Amino acid sequence: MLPPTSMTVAPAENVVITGENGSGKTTFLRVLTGNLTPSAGSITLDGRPIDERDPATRRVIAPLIGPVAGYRDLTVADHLILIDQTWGGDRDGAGERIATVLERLDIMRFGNRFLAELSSGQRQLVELSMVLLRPSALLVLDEPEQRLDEGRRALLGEVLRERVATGASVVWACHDRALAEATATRTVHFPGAQ
Ligand SMILES: Nc1ncnc2c1ncn2[C@@H]1O[C@H](COP(=O)(O)OP(=O)(O)OP(=O)(O)O)[C@@H](O)[C@H]1O
Repeated sequence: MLPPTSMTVAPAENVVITGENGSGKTTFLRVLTGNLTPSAGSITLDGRPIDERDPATRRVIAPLIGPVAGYRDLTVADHLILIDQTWGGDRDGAGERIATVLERLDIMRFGNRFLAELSSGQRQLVELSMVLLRPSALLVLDEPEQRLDEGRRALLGEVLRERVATGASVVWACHDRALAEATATRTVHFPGAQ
């Protein structure tokens, strides 16, 4: 399901994976986050094996791959508080951290909505806010531009560039060539459907 792949990601890299449908991008990202064990080869994080069940892996890598499960009767802000506190945020600062990420994605007005009350693009932005809020050194995103309009895609590019400017890295699959070219520090192309 994966073409032969060898890659090292350094701090402050923004690596975009491109390739046609079925070329193995999602599979690669799942291997990268320790969600899927490769049948051959290995993947390490600072020299240690990657395993999503290992808290050391999860402290570093924040994935957004596939749909995020949510609670029917929790608002967007409730979900974000849950994530913030799970990742050890101090209670007093939670409101400000959550407001910062919601404002950056221009979705402050959705804080009091339930997830089911969002359009698909709005939900995508909310799911992005969830992964951005969480502390991480490596963001792994599967086609985060999907369902976003042109303006929001540009905003996504800016947000990812800002994240990389802090020294964090991003590895993401993207079908939007212009966005990839405007955002990536490196592009890796998967050759064809597997
Ligand atoms: N759960 C699965 N079981 C069996 N085969 C799978 C599974 N998920 C993906 N595949 C196969 O693995 C190959 C790579 O799929 P993958 O989802 O990684 O592609 P992709 O590059 O992310 O595609 P897309 O651009 O459509 O999202 C494809 O041939 C696909 O059919």
